[in-house]
Amino acid sequence: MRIMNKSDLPSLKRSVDQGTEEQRKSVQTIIARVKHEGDEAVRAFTEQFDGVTLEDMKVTKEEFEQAYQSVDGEFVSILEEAAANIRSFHEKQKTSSWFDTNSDGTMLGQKITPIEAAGVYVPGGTAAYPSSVFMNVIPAQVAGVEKIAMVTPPGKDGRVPDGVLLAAHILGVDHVYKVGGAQAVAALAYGTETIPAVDKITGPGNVFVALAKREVFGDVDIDMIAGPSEIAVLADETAKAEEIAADLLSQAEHDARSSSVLVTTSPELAEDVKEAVLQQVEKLPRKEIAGKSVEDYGMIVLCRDHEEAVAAVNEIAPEHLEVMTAAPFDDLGKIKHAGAIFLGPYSSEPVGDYFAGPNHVLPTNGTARFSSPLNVDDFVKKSSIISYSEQALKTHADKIARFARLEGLEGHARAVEIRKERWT
Ligand SMILES: NC(=O)c1ccc[n+]([C@@H]2O[C@H](COP(=O)([O-])OP(=O)(O)OC[C@H]3O[C@@H](n4cnc5c(N)ncnc54)[C@H](O)[C@@H]3O)[C@@H](O)[C@H]2O)c1
Ligand SMILES: N[C@H](CO)Cc1c[nH]c[nH+]1
Ligand SMILES: [Zn+2]
Repeated sequence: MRIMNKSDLPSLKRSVDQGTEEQRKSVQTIIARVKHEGDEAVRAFTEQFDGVTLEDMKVTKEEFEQAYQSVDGEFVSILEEAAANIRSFHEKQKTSSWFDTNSDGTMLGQKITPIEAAGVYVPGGTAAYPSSVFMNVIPAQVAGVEKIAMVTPPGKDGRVPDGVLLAAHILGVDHVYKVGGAQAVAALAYGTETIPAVDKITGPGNVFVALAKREVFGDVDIDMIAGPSEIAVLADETAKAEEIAADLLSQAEHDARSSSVLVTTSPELAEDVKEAVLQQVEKLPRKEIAGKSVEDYGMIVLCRDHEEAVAAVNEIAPEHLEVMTAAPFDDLGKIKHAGAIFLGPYSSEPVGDYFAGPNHVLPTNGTARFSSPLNVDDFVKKSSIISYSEQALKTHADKIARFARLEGLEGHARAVEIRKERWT
């Protein structure tokens, strides 16, 4: 872990992986073929990239049942409790339609309508997290989305990991397709004989998934292009070095490109955390990933005073921020940019990844400056409602027509003025 000053921060800026020219071309070809050839292309690409010949693309009832049987009842109830917490948090995010009637009889409003169909991408391999199934599906369900389809690559054995199926089963999602990569994104965007077209695609994935989401954006909506996980810890001498080190490693373990940063004014704490990270990393089963990540992206920003430390956090705009200071709630008002803020020594980041309720799909790469966690609003859209009364049009028709002529739009002016015939 490198110790550095706040002035070194700009040199750490990372950008989202844009892929190579070759990868972009390959994704464009995959999308075009799936769009025109449907299931046949999906099967061909699954054979080529996943080494699996798909018989049934859709997960069967028996496969769900098998996944359910594979785990013990206690684990099922942990998942159910986590799902209930996540649901209850997202219920609070719901907004309602509103309608206002003015004294002249005009009614203006905003009507909220859930999107009709959402598609969730669940990555394969070691990143096939059941928790991410919850975090993508629950806000959609709370928003009122009626059709939810899930895609996820098949393992070498042609199966979807039990944990992912179990999470889908707990939420009542039974449209799960064993397809991954750009072909899955294309199938969700344009529909095939088997996979239904959706209006919005959410969920993380590798570079092929990210490039495909960028390509189809516009034809459908997408959530965001998620980068590798990040954590920043703002701590003073009251914090425990071992706990900070464990939390930094919790995100370093996700990916070789994950970023873990301690921001502090205490040189003693900096040295202790550095030491603790080196000791703890040795004991992590995913040491290969964690070890690399800590060397490459684990760092400590040593600040002159608390004000500079808060400014450093705002400059980083981390996906996750832990505040482990003497008075974390006093710092909350000063934090402007962070995807999720964990306050106090008991709010370790994994509490939020799995259980507390807030969403763990969060803005990365500094995008917390302008974007928010995945939430219920991502699955609804708003229509403006305008019902002008006769009295209102009488009062304002000339102003509107004049505004239209100022823009050179005579047709607009006349559309309003023709109604004056009703009262002349
Ligand atoms: N930010 C987050 O919250 C978060 C969470 C989980 C996972 N992730 C990311 O998801 C990714 C998971 O990656 P993964 O690869 O294990 O699973 P994945 O599901 O993202 O991708 C697997 C698919 O990629 C396609 N593919 C593989 N090689 C290809 C090639 N040469 N050309 C075209 N397509 C190809 C295959 O079709 C395969 O189905 C990681 O990058 C991880 O960091 C991020
Ligand atoms: N921390 C990850 C993204 O921020 C989410 C996750 C899933 N499982 C464990 N963690
Ligand atoms: Zn995590």
